[in-house]
Amino acid sequence: MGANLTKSYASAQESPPALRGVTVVVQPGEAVAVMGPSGSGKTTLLHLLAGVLQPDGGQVSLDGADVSGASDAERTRLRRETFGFVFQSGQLLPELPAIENVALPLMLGGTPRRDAEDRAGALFAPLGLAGLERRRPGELSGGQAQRVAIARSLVGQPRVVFADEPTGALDQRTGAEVMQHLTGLTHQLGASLVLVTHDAGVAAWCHRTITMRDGQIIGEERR
Ligand SMILES: Nc1ncnc2c1ncn2[C@@H]1O[C@H](COP(=O)(O)OP(=O)(O)OP(=O)(O)O)[C@@H](O)[C@H]1O
Repeated sequence: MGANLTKSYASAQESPPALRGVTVVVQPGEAVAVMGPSGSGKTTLLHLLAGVLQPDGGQVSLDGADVSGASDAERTRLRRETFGFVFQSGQLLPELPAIENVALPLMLGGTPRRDAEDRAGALFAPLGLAGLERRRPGELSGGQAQRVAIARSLVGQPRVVFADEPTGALDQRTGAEVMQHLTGLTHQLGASLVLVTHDAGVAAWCHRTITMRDGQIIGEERR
């Protein structure tokens, strides 16, 4: 989905480029982990693939369509309708019950509340969240809250889910549970997963791990 990507930040022109020619192909349904030391360019790569940032050179494409050449409005639409996002923590709205947090992206896209909540509710059981629909985020454990965030990332049936350190705030066992759900459900729904992590145990849940260093890919491992 990304070919020969380069990126420097305008505010850091004297520093080496954040990305120096990175090519990543992600298959439908495939889960890819991106690892590497701090500052190696992992988040920059994720943001380019997700259309959050524009590359200086190279191309991002999805099924042959050029994402990086699309207008701002088109990239915003892609991010809303074609991509899902999971972050480390703090992504749920504290005043809304879990089910409304999950339904929100659909409602913002114009789906009536009832349909949106029906589709949201269908994700609770597969994520081990049955019965927690009316709880607010503050009444959930960290692992439960991340599974609600996963449900929210998947409710719009995205083609690709981007996850930046999704287990970074969790202990190892809870993180493994969250990864089991994240990889299991994205695969089942036919979505690809691109995940940034520092944790080899987390990466091991993915089909493939890409290792970055100094803005380049220096290794790749398939499972
Ligand atoms: N907004 C920005 N402005 C200027 N430089 C940036 C910006 N974001 C990242 N960089 C620089 O780009 C390089 C790559 O950063 P990036 O955040 O992609 O690395 P990373 O591998 O995700 O790091 P970490 O594991 O610490 O999150 C680093 O040298 C970083 O300092």
